[in-house]
Amino acid sequence: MHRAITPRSLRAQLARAHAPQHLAQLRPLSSSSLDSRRVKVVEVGPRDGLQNEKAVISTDVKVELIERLVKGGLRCVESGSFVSPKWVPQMASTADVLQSSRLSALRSTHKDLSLPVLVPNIKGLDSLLALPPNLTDEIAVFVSASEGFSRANLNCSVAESLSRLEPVFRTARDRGLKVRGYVSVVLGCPFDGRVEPQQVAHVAKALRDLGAYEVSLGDTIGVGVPRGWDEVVGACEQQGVPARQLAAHCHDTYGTALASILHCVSQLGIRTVDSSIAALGGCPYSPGATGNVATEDVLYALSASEIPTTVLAFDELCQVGEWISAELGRENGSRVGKAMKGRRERDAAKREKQKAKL
Ligand SMILES: CC(C)(COP(=O)([O-])OP(=O)([O-])OC[C@H]1O[C@@H](n2cnc3c(N)ncnc32)[C@H](O)[C@@H]1OP(=O)([O-])[O-])[C@@H](O)C(=O)NCCC(=O)NCCSC(=O)C[C@@](C)(O)CC(=O)[O-]
Repeated sequence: MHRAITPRSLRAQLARAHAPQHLAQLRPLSSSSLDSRRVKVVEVGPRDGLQNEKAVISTDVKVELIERLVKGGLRCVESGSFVSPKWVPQMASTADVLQSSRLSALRSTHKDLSLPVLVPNIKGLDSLLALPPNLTDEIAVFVSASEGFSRANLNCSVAESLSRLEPVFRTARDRGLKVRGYVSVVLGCPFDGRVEPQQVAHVAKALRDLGAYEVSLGDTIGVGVPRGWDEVVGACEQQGVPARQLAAHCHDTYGTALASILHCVSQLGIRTVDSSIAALGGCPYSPGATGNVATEDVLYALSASEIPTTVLAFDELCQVGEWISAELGRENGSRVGKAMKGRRERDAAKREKQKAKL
C-alpha cells in the first residue's frame, strides 16, 4: 500500500522541490525495488502526442523521438497507429517508423522494450501483419464510453465498435500479440456531456472479456478530478475489472491531471499511467482538449511522492522534451521540463562565473 499524501509529507515534498535532489533517485532500480508499488509509465507521445500535429513530421524525427525516449529509460512507447490516413494523416508513416533499422537496433538492445501501435479495426491489424514479423509485440484498441465520441472518432456506435474488435482480438491472439484496450471520454464527452461511470465500466469489462490485458481509462477532454476517478474506478471494480488491470490516461485541459494521477496511484491502486513527453498531444476528434499530461511532470510528481517508477533517466527525458518541442516549433508543455531547463541554465551560468573567477 502507498502512504497517503498527508499535509506533512506534502510540506516535505514542497521543501524538497526547491532543492530537488530527490530527482537523483530516478536512477536504475535494483531488482528489490521492482516491487508491487512500482508504477509503469506508458509513453504515448509518438502516437497520441503527434497525431494531432498539422505539419508533416518526418519519419526520421518520429524514429529519433522513440529512440531518445527509450534511451531515457522508457520501456513502453506507443509508436503510431494503423488508422485511416484520411482521418489521421500524421500517422500514415507508422509502417515506415516501425520498420526503421534504428528501431530494430533498439529492439535487439532492449529485450524488455514494447512499441505498441493503435489499430481501430481488422484492416488496421492486417496492415500491421503484412509487415515483417516481430516489429511489435502489442497492439492497442480503442472504444468510446459515449455514443457521441464514438461516432466522431470511429464513425460507428459503441456496440458496433466492440463487435468490430472481436476479429481483432481473435487474430491478435492467434499471432501472439498482446492487446491493450482504451476507453475514451471516461469523465466527460465533448458531444454528450456527462458520462455515467457504469457505462465506462461496461466498456472496460467488455474489453477485458475480449482479452485486453489492461484497460486504459482515457480522460480525453481532461476534465477529471480525484472524485470522478473514484467513481469510475469504483464502477470498474464493481464490474470485476480490478484497479491493477486499469491505467490512467489523463489529458490536462483543466490542469487537474497530476492531482488525478497521484490520487489514482496512491489511493485507488492503479499501477499504470500514460503520459506524453513535453505534454504533446490532443485528440483530433476532441475539440478544445489539450495534450496529454507531460511525462516529465508525472515522473517528478511520483518521485517526489516516493512512488517508484520504471523509468531510468529523468534528466535525459527532460532534454528529449526540449528537443521535440524545438523540432515541432512549439512551447514545451511540461512545467517540470521548463523548470529543469532553467535550473540547468542557472547551473551553467554559475559554473561559467566560477571559471572566470579562477
Ligand atoms: C475506424 C475508421 C477507419 C472508420 O472510418 P470509416 O470512414 O467509417 O471507414 P470505412 O470502413 O467506411 O472505410 C473508409 C476508408 O477508410 C479505409 N480504412 C478503414 N480502416 C482503415 C485502417 N485501419 N487503416 C487504413 N485505412 C482504413 C477503407 O479502406 C476506406 O478506404 P477508401 O475505400 O475510402 O479508400 C476511422 O474512423 C478511423 O480511422 N478512425 C481513427 C480515428 C483516430 O485515429 N483517432 C485518434 C485515436 S483515438 C485517441 O486518440 C483516444 C485515446 C486512445 O488516445 C485515448 C483517449 O485519450 O481517450
